[in-house]
Parts: sequence; C-alpha cells; structure tokens
Amino acid sequence: MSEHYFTESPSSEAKSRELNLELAGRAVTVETVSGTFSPTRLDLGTAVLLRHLPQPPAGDILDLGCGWGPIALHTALDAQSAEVAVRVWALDVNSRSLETTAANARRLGLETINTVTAADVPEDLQFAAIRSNPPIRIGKEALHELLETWLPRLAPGGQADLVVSKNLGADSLQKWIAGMLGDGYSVTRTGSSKGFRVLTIERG
Ligand SMILES: C[S@@+](CC[C@H](N)C(=O)[O-])C[C@H]1O[C@@H](n2cnc3c(N)ncnc32)[C@H](O)[C@@H]1O
Repeated sequence: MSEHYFTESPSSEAKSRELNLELAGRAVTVETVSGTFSPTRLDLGTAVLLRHLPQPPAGDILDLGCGWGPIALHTALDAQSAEVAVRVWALDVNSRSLETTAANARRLGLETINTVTAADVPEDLQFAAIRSNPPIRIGKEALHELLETWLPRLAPGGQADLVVSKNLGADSLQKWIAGMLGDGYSVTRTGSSKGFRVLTIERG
C-alpha cells in the first residue's frame, strides 16, 4: 500500500531530488524527498499562497504542516530581505518532512527556521502569523482538531493565511473556522486563484 504524505515515519525508500525554483523573489535550489507532500514540484495551492502572503511581521511565525519547507523557506527569505527579525516554526508530523525542511534551511543559510513537532512548541507561545497549506486529506475531524489547536494561538493583532482548494471545501471550512473562533477574529476570503482560496484570519 502506498504511504500517505502525513505518515509520521515513512518506511518507503527515500528518493531525493533537487528542485530549482523561485522563493521570495530569489532563485534557489532545494531538496525534496519521496514520502513527503508534492516532492516533484511546488504545489499549485502553495504557489497561490506564496504569491499572496504579506511581508512577514516580526516575531514567531508558524508554518503549520511544513512538508519539505516551501512556506517556511519563503517566509525566512522574505524576512531576511526585509531585515525583519523572525523565528519560523516549521511544524510537521512527518519526520522525513522535518529532516528535509531542516536540510533546506541549512542549504540556504537560514538560521531562523526551527523544525519541530507539536510537542516541541512551548505551550504559552503565541504567533504573530500562521501560514499553512493545511492537510485536508487527513479528514475533516482531524483537520478541525488541528486548526482548533493552532489557530487560537495567534497573538492579538496576528494574521493567519491558509490556502484551500475550492473543490476540497474551502467555503465550508471558512464558515467552520469563523464559528470555531467566534468573536474577536475575522475570517475572510482574501484571494481566489486557479481553484484555490486564500482564507485570512485576523485576531483583533
Ligand atoms: C498539504 S501539505 C503542505 C506541505 C507544505 N507546507 C507545502 O506547502 O508543500 C500538509 C502537511 O501537513 C502535515 N500534517 C499532517 N497532519 C499534521 C498534523 N497533525 N500536525 C502537523 N502537520 C501535519 C503533512 O505531513 C504535510 O506535510
């Protein structure tokens, strides 16, 4: 049986490859590996999100479900160019994803990226920004649990940006997030491109 990209410890043979792409306006070469999400190219939804993201705010930024790291790498590169002090928490359940993101951060000399599992994140830490192409395929219940865990950890004034395929329920997810977070947050669709929605959550 083939493994899911969200397997904690992939057992299939790890086949690495290099991808040349542009992140935060810079031509870079990164490593990807089989057994992680979208190892052959930058995912289309992630590309939509990266084009949409504002300059990162200073502080702690969460890449929720980092895969091989495109969102964390883009954020750290963008912060470096703008001379904004960030600490990027690249979080995943998949050990191979975490190793690959860490290798990519080293390759690009980005010391602001911290690769972590949920247990490594201090309980009282709040995030100035949360960025994610969330793992819709883990199922509705698990996805809701994941978002319920992390979205309330936005700091006051913080902003989360999520990209979700329209066909995979972006509009109903937007309503569910608004209901789950309640007063004190706004949840709006701020982008729509190539079948993907960007949902932006702001904490007042
Ligand atoms: C759609 S992929 C996006 C990967 C990467 N950010 C990208 O844009 O290419 C979602 C990621 O979430 C991870 N994931 C699944 N369940 C998770 C959980 N409970 N906690 C953290 N990450 C999880 C998966 O392993 C996967 O890497």
